[in-house]
Parts: sequence; C-alpha cells; structure tokens
Amino acid sequence: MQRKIGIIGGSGVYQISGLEAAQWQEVATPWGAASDQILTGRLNGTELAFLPRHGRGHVHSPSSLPYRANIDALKRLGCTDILAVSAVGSLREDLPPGDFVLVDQYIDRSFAREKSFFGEGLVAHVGFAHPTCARLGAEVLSAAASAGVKLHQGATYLVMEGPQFSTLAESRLYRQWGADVIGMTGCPEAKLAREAELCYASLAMVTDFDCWHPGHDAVDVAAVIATLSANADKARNVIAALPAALEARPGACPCGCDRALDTALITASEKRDPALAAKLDAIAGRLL
Ligand SMILES: CSC[C@H]1O[C@H](OP(=O)(O)O)[C@H](O)[C@@H]1O
Ligand SMILES: Nc1ncnc2[nH]cnc12
Repeated sequence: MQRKIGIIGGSGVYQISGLEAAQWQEVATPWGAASDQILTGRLNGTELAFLPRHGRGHVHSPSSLPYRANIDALKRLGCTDILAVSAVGSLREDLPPGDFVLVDQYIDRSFAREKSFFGEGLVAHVGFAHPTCARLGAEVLSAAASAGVKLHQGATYLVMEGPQFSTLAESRLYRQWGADVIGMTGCPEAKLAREAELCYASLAMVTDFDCWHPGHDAVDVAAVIATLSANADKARNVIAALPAALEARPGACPCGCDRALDTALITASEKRDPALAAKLDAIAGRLL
C-alpha cells in the first residue's frame, strides 16, 4: 500500500513549501474542526498532507487543541503515517538548543484533554508500550542523515499541561524521572494516532533548557522563537529528504501500528453505542 505522510507542524512551523499541486483543504470531522485547513500536495513523488498544530497564526493553546479532529482529518485524507514536528525544552546538559531528537517515549502528565476516540458504549485499549513507529523513525533518521542534520535517536518526552512553563521544582523532578525533553503537545496526539492505526514519529527541536540549568535563563517564548527561526531550515530539510528515505516497497507496518485495533476493542457487539460507532467511521471503520 502506497504511503501518504501527514506532517503536523508545531510552534513556528505553520506551513511547508515546495509541494506540487499544493492546495489548502477544509476537512470536516465528527470531532469538530481541525486546527486549520490542511495543505495537501506531492513532495518528490510522495503524497503529503500538512497541518499546522496550533493553526496559522498560532491560535490554539495546547490544552484546547482539537487533537481528535486533527488525527481524524489526516486519517480521513488517507494518511498512513504522521511525522509530528515539535519544539521542546531540554532536560539534559547534552541536548542543547538547536539540536534535534527523535522522541520514542512519553511520560504523559497532561490532564485537561480528551485522550481517546473511544469511551462509553465502545471501549478500546490499544497497546502503547512503544508509542512511536520504529519503521517511520528509522526513515526519519535516514532522512536527517542525508540532509546533514544531527538527530539524537531516542528521547523521553515529558508532556505537561501548560500553558504556563514549569516551576523550577517541577523541572528538577522531571529530570529525576529520567525525562529528556519537555513539551505540551506530544500526548494525546501520539495516543490518538495509535488508536487511528497510524504510524507516528516525533521530530523534536530543542529550543531551550527549560528552567533547571544554572547557566541559562529560564525559558520564555522569545527564546523559543529565536531558536526555532535559527534552525527552521534544518527541520524543512529533513522533511524534504523524507520521501527518498521511505521504504521502496512498503508492506504492512512491521511494528503493527496499522493493526493496533485488532486486539483492542472490548465492548460486546450488541452493547455498542451506534452513535459512537458512526463517529468512528474513519478511525475504526475497518472493524465496526
Ligand atoms: C512556544 S513555546 C510552548 C509551545 O511550544 C511547543 O509547541 P509544539 O509542541 O506544538 O511545537 C510546546 O508544546 C508548547 O505548545
Ligand atoms: N521548556 C518548555 N516547556 C514546555 N514546552 C516547551 N516547548 C518548548 N520549550 C518548552
């Protein structure tokens, strides 16, 4: 099956250029409106769909982002994979601002968000031990290498609720927990992508040392934007190199992302809520 890559652009990444047949499209979903219209087109022969996570002009806050609509809209457009781009704070001395990391684990401390497409009347529990797709991750690593961008492989992303940045005590605590980077959007986005049976990888740009580092000022938006602007080309170059790095003969996902719901649905068929089942047409239609 040919792959179609959804790109979710984070803070500072509100559009991408170089797409052939580029077109901004409105995609309606049963979960409401997505963060913005979605830019579709082809990049070096691969179908792409780009969605700015916070909307053009950065209008949505991490707590009020329409996470479910965003994932549903990308799935509805036929995306098989999602590359999420994010700005993150560093919780480690050896991950300085300007570096990129490939996130592969999350500690989800967010609490004020809808975290599942499923619920009352149609319950599902997907596996999330390995929250990102190893195949897509390897392809992103290879794209970064060919774009000449240093990308650290593997990082644990602490998801905080925000929108305020952390206190010093919190930042120190998260370091003790072994988290490597901190941001506000990684979950539930990755969780919902798994429920939608999409391969998901997270390319994170380190923009600051949060507030724990004695040799650096505590993070503020100006510092984040300054680092993002200085390094935005690197993110663009990784994205541009991704089509050539994709597996030439794609089959089923070797990690099983595309079959995540096979063993997840638990509500008896006769007890299922038909209204919720109808809303899940794009997400779980193949099983309902
Ligand atoms: C602008 S600093 C805080 C903001 O930046 C990150 O956004 P994203 O993950 O979409 O790149 C962080 O999660 C906060 O939403
Ligand atoms: N220090 C930080 N904390 C939370 N989200 C961030 N995004 C970028 N830097 C961040």
